[in-house]
Amino acid sequence: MAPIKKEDVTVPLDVPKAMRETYIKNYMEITKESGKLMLFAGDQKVEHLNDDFFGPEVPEDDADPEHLFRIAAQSKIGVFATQLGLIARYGMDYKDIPYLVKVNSKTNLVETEQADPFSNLWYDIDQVAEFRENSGLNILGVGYTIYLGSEFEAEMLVQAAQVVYDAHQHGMLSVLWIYPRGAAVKDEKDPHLIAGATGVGACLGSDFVKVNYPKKEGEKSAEIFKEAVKAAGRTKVVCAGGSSDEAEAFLKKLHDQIHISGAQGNATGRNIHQKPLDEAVRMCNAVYAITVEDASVEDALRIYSGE
Ligand SMILES: O=P(O)(O)OC[C@H]1O[C@](O)(COP(=O)(O)O)[C@@H](O)[C@@H]1O
Repeated sequence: MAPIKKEDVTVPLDVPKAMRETYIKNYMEITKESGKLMLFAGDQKVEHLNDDFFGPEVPEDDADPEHLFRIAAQSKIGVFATQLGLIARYGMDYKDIPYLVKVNSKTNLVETEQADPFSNLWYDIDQVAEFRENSGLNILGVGYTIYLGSEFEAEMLVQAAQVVYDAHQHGMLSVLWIYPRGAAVKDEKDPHLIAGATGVGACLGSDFVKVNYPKKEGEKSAEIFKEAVKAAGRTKVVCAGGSSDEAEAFLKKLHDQIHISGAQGNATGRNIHQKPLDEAVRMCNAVYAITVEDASVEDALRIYSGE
């Protein structure tokens, strides 16, 4: 895959003139000059509490939050996404990781106890920029989750709009996680609804929008996902990884998302970190190879098996 050039980066017009170069530099860096995003998702310690990190199916390495930083430091990634507090606690030992600060989060208890989720803002973007300055860490962007269809949708849309706008004021990139969810949502994985979600991401001006892979009885997900990629227009679509799957099936799905549906990257968490360190690093590199290096599923499997 030919690397993209600085001139290929479309800078949105809410980026101030003085910040255009920073935005372009961050864009080139986060996509490793491929235009595609390999996002290693490590925000689940809040999103799923300790469910993803401890249990009979989860290797011991994953019980320690530092596992996420070890993987991010030793693997090829575009960016590692997690909460600011965790980055502040470990960043001094992991200065070379490219970071994305997830500025809102909520636990999965919220969904069990109430049908309509609300994920409130933890930090405003000026604080993230201040943290970038004070820590000297390589913070390339910010992330925010919206639950479309929730009775709190209006609040989250306002916060997301501010997050994207303010990130651009500082030359940082934005990734919106957009999940239709709540009492009003009958089928979270409905392809037409997912396409609605990516269109909302476009209207919020986000650089990337991360959605769940659609599912419909009798249809091929890779085909029905095309509607969402089209609806997003200039906002690039990436797909959530989902719960841990068998390696070949997972890598094949990712390859299809990129090469059939037209997705521009991935956002993968559990399929990477729910493995002992060495295997997690190999999986991360395999995911990177498909996303950024245009590798085939076979090549990626060879990377994963350490050949
Ligand atoms: O690859 P994974 O583990 O699904 O992670 C991708 C993303 O999905 C989440 O797990 C949230 O998804 P859900 O709310 O659907 O559980 C995020 O925490 C994470 O960033």
